[in-house]
Amino acid sequence: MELKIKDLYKSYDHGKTYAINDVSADFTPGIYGILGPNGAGKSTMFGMLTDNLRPDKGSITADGEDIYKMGADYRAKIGYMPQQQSLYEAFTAEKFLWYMAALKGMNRKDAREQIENLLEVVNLKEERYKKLKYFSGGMKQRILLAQALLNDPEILILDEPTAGMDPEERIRIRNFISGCAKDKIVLLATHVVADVENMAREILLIKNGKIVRRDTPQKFLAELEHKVYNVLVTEREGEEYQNSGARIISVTLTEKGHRLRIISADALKTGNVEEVYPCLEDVYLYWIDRE
Ligand SMILES: Nc1ncnc2c1ncn2[C@@H]1O[C@H](COP(=O)(O)OP(=O)(O)OP(=O)(O)O)[C@@H](O)[C@H]1O
Repeated sequence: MELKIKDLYKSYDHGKTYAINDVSADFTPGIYGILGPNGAGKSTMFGMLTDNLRPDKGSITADGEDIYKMGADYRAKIGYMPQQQSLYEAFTAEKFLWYMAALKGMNRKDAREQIENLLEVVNLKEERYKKLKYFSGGMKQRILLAQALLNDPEILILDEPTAGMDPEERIRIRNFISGCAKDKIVLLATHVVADVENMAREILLIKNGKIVRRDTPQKFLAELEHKVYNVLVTEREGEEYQNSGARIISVTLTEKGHRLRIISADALKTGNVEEVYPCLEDVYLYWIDRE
């Protein structure tokens, strides 16, 4: 499967501002992390990719065919996990999956098999008869992921899958996602860098409706090698760094003073300087602040 977005535009105010502004990208099976701040345009792009919104201009094709012309044939190939919304609160987990399977037009035999399998995969077998209104945030995310996977989609679209989860649940759901992503195009939008740190084949940085950059995590990290430092400074030295326009990624208060994490092309001289290996959070902040 090849999914291709070409010259895509979408505005909500008749062309005054574009939530998606001239975006082109293509995807083959693998996990793609789509990172961007609030309002960058991630949900709008997903709206168009799931046939819930129509672009003002541009095209989206799946194996060369226009997805809007394919209609139901295209929708049968996708699984969509939206940002957490009010679910069908009075439904039990199992009933919700049956309902979603019916909406997806699945036959009873396939639905039964998939529901059993997915309740197991997302670790909700024991909660199958529990009403969704009693689910925690993390359990709701897991059942939403399960419904997205019901039709064994070729394209899986996940909008902030770890929102509202505690750290343990985040790890669990990341593992589910990387486990079920085989042979699928997985587009995962998040502003939590750790969500995609270890599993994304490529990262797309999106801001103000545009793809700012797209590359493999390895390439992004290599570019920042020998440019990231931890510097232990006094308060006054810390101010000097701030005033010098250095790119400070974080400030931590330690017993020995302020520890700054700084990205700099030049070697640093002030304070107790230690070069460190970059992480994807550095990459994200570096690129998102820069544009
Ligand atoms: N229905 C709408 N009507 C008007 N403007 C909208 C609508 N939906 C989104 N926008 C605007 O379009 C831009 C992109 O929003 P979008 O929700 O796609 O971003 P996002 O990256 O998904 O953000 P978040 O991470 O907060 O969900 C924002 O400026 C937003 O205010």
